[in-house]
Amino acid sequence: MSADKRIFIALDYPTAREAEQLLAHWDQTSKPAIKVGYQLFYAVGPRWVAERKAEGYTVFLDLKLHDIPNTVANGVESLSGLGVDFLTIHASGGRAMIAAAREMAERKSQAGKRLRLLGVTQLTSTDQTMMNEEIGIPGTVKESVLHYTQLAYAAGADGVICSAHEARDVKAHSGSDFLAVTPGIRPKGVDAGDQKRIMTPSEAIRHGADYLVVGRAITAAANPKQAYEAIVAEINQG
Ligand SMILES: O=C(O)c1cc(=O)[nH]c(=O)n1[C@@H]1O[C@H](COP(=O)(O)O)[C@@H](O)[C@H]1O
Repeated sequence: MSADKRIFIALDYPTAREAEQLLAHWDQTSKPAIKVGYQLFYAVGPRWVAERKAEGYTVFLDLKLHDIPNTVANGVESLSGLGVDFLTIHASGGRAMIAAAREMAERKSQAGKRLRLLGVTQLTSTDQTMMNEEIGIPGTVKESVLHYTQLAYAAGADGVICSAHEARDVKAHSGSDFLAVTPGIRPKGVDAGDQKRIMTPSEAIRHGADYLVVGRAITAAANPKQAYEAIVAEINQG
């Protein structure tokens, strides 16, 4: 897979106009893969997302579903109609919830194409102290991520969201096609901000990440296209 196909730009913007301004840096033949999270989705709604799919973007919808199995399956039913490529659900929702999401995604597949489900494990803004003392999960972050990985894999998810620090072990504890998708990406010199488990783009790929999610390192850069291309070049060199 070419380096640019492995990067999802997190379009964390409050309006369609700002998201479209970012996308206008690319021409029609070199569209980047995009991630749409709460901020943009709640502001622009599903139609904007369906329009980007119709234009040919690879779209990762990051709505982190987490509820009883029936409710999550119903959410997947509605979202499947958008034709998006990936959707996040919380692995901590449990086996029945993940399995219900998978079953609905299969039922709603169109022309052999199914929405792929990524289980969120431990957020990249979580460190061990926070996980142990605030969330109340004992052990190391890696142990918890691998526990959720095995749960998500067995229940029918297509991959997990983890930090690059766990990507190699995630791959070793699941199937060869099971995806490790890693946010918390920080090129050298970029501020970590609220992220705790970070890695540079080339290190993340070396550690086994299939896809990188990159937000502010691109969207807050003075020249976002240049920042994106520097990440592509770093991956190609690394
Ligand atoms: O599900 C996600 O995409 C996600 C999971 C996670 O554990 N950590 C995480 O940062 N994200 C998302 O990845 C993006 C990271 O943004 P930056 O920190 O700006 O690169 C944001 O859109 C987050 O919502």
